[in-house]
Amino acid sequence: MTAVLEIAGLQKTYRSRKGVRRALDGFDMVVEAGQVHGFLGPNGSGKTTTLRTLLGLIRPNGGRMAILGREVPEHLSEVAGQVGAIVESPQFFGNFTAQDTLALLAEAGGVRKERVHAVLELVGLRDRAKDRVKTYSLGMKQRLAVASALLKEPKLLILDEPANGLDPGGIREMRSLMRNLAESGMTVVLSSHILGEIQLICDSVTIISGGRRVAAGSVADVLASQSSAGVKVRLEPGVDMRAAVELLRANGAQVSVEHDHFTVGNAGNPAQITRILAEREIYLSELTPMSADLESVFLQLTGTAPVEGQNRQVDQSVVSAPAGGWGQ
Ligand SMILES: Nc1ncnc2c1ncn2[C@@H]1O[C@H](COP(=O)(O)OP(=O)(O)OP(=O)(O)O)[C@@H](O)[C@H]1O
Repeated sequence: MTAVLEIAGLQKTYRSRKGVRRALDGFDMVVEAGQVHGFLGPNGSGKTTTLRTLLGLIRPNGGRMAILGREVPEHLSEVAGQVGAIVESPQFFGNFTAQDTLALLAEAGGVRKERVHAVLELVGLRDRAKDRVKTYSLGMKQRLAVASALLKEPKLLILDEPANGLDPGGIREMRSLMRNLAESGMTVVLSSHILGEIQLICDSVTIISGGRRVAAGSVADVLASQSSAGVKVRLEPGVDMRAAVELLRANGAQVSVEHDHFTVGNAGNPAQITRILAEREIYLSELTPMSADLESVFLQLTGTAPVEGQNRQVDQSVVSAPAGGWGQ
């Protein structure tokens, strides 16, 4: 596979009157050709800063970036024509139709006219192309924004939160649009907070926290590397769950209490749970491995942002809980 996007050791520090803020702290990211790649991270973790830096809108303090094999920002002008991006909500004239809007953008960008019809078809707006934009739903406006980014037939499409504010129908439409684009050979990078969506749409992901990469790889690998670490525990009826939870926590277990059971997030060796509880004559009625979804992996990985200068940046894949790392 070929990398369409490569970022290594990216650094960005914002300086303002309020002080100095390190937004990116040696961030790495690789996106292979033809993938739909999810870029995930909590609020303020550095996603927008990364995308804006990549597009030459912000100057980094260090590190290197390459798009389609060309170093940027030095050679951005050589590849800019092959990159479509929406990193800020685009504003459209409400009284223009989608067709007028795209025709204007095509003319300004030196794109041939026929492309307008092609992109309207691609984003599913052909039937509404002659209606004014002010009559569009948010989802349709988002698709018009994507259409504008597609005018120049980019090889790489970068979208910051494309599903933000959309209703379930709009999200579904955006999902099928992303998949269609990937099937046509385009590489798509999208940031999102909607992790269920990312899990459905994306082939691979990068998770950022505190300006550093904390996980990367195919969605399946990222999930698999976490799935063995968590277990669901149910106690015999009538047994005091609180006492069991306190006991396990005192031994270093990460316990979340649910209504009638609890989960242990870092159960690398589940036998420890049974041993610790049995020593106090507390017995289980259920011990089930939990299959991780992207949301639980994300919480596990980003719950505590890496402390600057202390945590080593995790390189490939995901940190998995060390087997038998607690309670011994
Ligand atoms: N212009 C700026 N001046 C100072 N600090 C900034 C500036 N832009 C961003 N930051 C800070 O840099 C950090 C990273 O912000 P960034 O917007 O890149 O995060 P994000 O992951 O995109 O967050 P969100 O999901 O909330 O958009 C945050 O702590 C933010 O407050």
